Amino acid sequence: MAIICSFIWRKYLYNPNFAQHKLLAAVQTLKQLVSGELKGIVSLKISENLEIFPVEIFELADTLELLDLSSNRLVKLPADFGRLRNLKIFFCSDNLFKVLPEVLADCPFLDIVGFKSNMIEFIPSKALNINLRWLILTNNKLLKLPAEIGSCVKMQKLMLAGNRLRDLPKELQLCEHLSLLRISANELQYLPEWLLTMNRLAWLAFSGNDFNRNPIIKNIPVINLDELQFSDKLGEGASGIIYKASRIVDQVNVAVKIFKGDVTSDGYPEDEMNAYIQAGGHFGLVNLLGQIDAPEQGKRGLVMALIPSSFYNLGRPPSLASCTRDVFGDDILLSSKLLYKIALTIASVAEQLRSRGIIHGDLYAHNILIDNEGNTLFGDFGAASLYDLEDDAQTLQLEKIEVRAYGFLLDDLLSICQDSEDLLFRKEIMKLRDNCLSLDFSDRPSFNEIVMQLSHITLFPNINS
Ligand SMILES: Nc1ncnc2c1ncn2[C@@H]1O[C@H](COP(=O)(O)OP(=O)(O)OP(=O)(O)O)[C@@H](O)[C@H]1O
Repeated sequence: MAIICSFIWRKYLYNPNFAQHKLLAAVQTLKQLVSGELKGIVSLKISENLEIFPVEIFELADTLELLDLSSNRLVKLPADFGRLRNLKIFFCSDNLFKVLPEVLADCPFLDIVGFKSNMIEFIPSKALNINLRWLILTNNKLLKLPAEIGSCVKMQKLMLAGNRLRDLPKELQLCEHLSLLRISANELQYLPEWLLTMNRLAWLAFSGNDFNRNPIIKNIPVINLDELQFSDKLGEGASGIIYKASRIVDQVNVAVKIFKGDVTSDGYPEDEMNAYIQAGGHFGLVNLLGQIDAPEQGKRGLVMALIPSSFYNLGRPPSLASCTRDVFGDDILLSSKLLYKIALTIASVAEQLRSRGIIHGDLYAHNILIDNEGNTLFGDFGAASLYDLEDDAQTLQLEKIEVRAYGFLLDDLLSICQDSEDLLFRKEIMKLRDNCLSLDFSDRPSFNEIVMQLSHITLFPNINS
């Protein structure tokens, strides 16, 4: 059993084609742990309302690399936690911690730590393991981020949405590999200028702070719940549940997203609604038909066109190994023509968002749906933030940050496009990718320039055919 688990875990950790949720699906029991039957295991997940850290876990120290103690009632870790010397990943979400444990720094290989939805008010500077590359502290009560965050120079992904931060320490700039930052749903007074000059940042969410709290935008039709006939559940995201429904007046089938109301790892649902409404119509966006505003029933939502079943996700969310980069199954292969259509559509949507003062914040292949013709829909406004277009300097920097995310998308598209024809086209796209990813902001084109450059590529005969 232990050998099988060990094999499965390694397969998931090191094969970027496997998303993390598959890895985390296996749950073991305290009984199994205490009986010794888990000896040699690499990954352990126990969720049984534990109030005390089970000391038997130390017997797994020779092999244990992933420990998930989420959804328990823990308030502290043992002082000798560092005995888990092979631990790389520790999840402890939905517990009762008030302080981020200092002992996290004692595990020499620990680089992914998640304490989502605890009650953490304080991070002792010693708790920040300098190896961290992915830290999740979403939905806590943090008032302050210690200056020592700057020692975490390997940090790539920092999730701080849903706290009470009023400012950010300027030492965060020292985390020069920071690529993805979530600071939505806090109490920030302003967006620091230095943050927007961090040249590896590509995915940034900052909606719902004191400096940019926005009421719900109401310039689309309000549709009452009794105007719709609900049928199947179509899916569920972090922020809401999507149902299929039929408009009673004309029997047109639509999709309705009913928001759950809680803060997500990307921010508040109302900011997602606002960004989607503000985005307006575009052939690369799912058409928004109206909003549900039924506070007396505790329901807020959006009514959208129903996405045809011929569409599928272009990519899958990052794995534990890939951290900030999407992963792709072996089943997805693009022709140059499809690559071109996707790249142009997304650049065109991103340009429209920019012109309306929106940074999407999550420009990823896993948020893009395509069909076999290359028709492309860009979705998920969960991490989107609105900004003030009158602030020219900020507008420019925010666009350049999103352009870097677009550069990674081009890189992904190239990796799944093995067309050996159209080498000239491929070279052009590679050049565009490199400019979008440049660490020198001034090399990065604007989305408008990207659209123009791509439009010129249509001169190549094979692409237009
Ligand atoms: N307009 C639509 N038509 C048909 N199905 C939809 C529509 N919108 C969403 N869905 C379905 O609902 C699922 C959840 O969508 P949603 O946009 O809430 O979340 P997500 O972007 O997939 O996830 P998350 O927000 O957690 O990143 C989708 O994966 C899709 O299957």
